[in-house]
Amino acid sequence: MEQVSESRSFGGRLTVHRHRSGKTNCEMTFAVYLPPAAKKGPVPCLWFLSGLTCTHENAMTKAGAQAHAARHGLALVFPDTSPRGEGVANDEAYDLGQGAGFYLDASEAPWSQHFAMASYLTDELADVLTGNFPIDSARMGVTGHSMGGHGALVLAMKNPDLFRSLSAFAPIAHPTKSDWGRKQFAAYLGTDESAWAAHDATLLLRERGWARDVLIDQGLNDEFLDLLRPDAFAAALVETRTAHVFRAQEGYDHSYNFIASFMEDHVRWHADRL
Ligand SMILES: N[C@@H](CCC(=O)N[C@@H](CSC=O)C(=O)NCC(=O)O)C(=O)O
Repeated sequence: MEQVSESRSFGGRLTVHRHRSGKTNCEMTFAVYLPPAAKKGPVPCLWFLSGLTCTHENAMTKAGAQAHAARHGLALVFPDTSPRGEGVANDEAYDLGQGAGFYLDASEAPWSQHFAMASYLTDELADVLTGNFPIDSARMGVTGHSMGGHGALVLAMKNPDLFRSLSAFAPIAHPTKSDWGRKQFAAYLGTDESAWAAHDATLLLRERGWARDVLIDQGLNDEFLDLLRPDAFAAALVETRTAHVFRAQEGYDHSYNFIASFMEDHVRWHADRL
């Protein structure tokens, strides 16, 4: 693993790393923030999964999580949103291909050669983190924004032993009924829609459930509300009697200004549970 950069931040360390992934068959980049408490021993860790068009860098520079993580003694990890590189399949549209991995393992060509973000994160990056950083493997939580909120909800429900706390910012919550989902699932998973349900947070909650609680923030002035379908996920939370805090935030849009405004609450949510 190669260290690309290192910066001091709120008394801790923000580093960027590149490594060869056996799951995505290419070089992957991620960032890690270690709080001052990590100097004394392993700390819990919050993963932040970013949205469409993002790299590891967007949340690292715009979400404002490091100050809160330093205070709560929480490490942060910012993975990339897809495999990347010249030999990696791509599309001209911003919402398919590089920067739009949708946190799943593609089964269809040409995507299946590299697009394996679900197993990259849960089977490979999780081990890279605990093997190379003072991070406690038994105390990890996950959050994310938009496509990354979809990733957080789906990956936590499928891996409750890995991710022990859960929240999301404006997640793509019902992708099988949205143009942020149907197009990508058809490309990555094929046109047989029966394979899609396992990647839809609303359907997965009804099918598999989430035994802990979940925090969701959603801006009411979000320009993508029709694509996100928070209404469907909120209904499923009530139907399945899942413990939750669902906050509809008046006036907030889909941007990192929204995320940064509520990041402190999300970091505290995870710190209290880890
Ligand atoms: N039309 C925009 C869409 C891209 C966009 O808004 N991306 C969001 C995530 S949307 C859901 O996953 C984002 O986080 N952008 C990066 C940022 O730093 O704000 C476009 O063409 O870019």
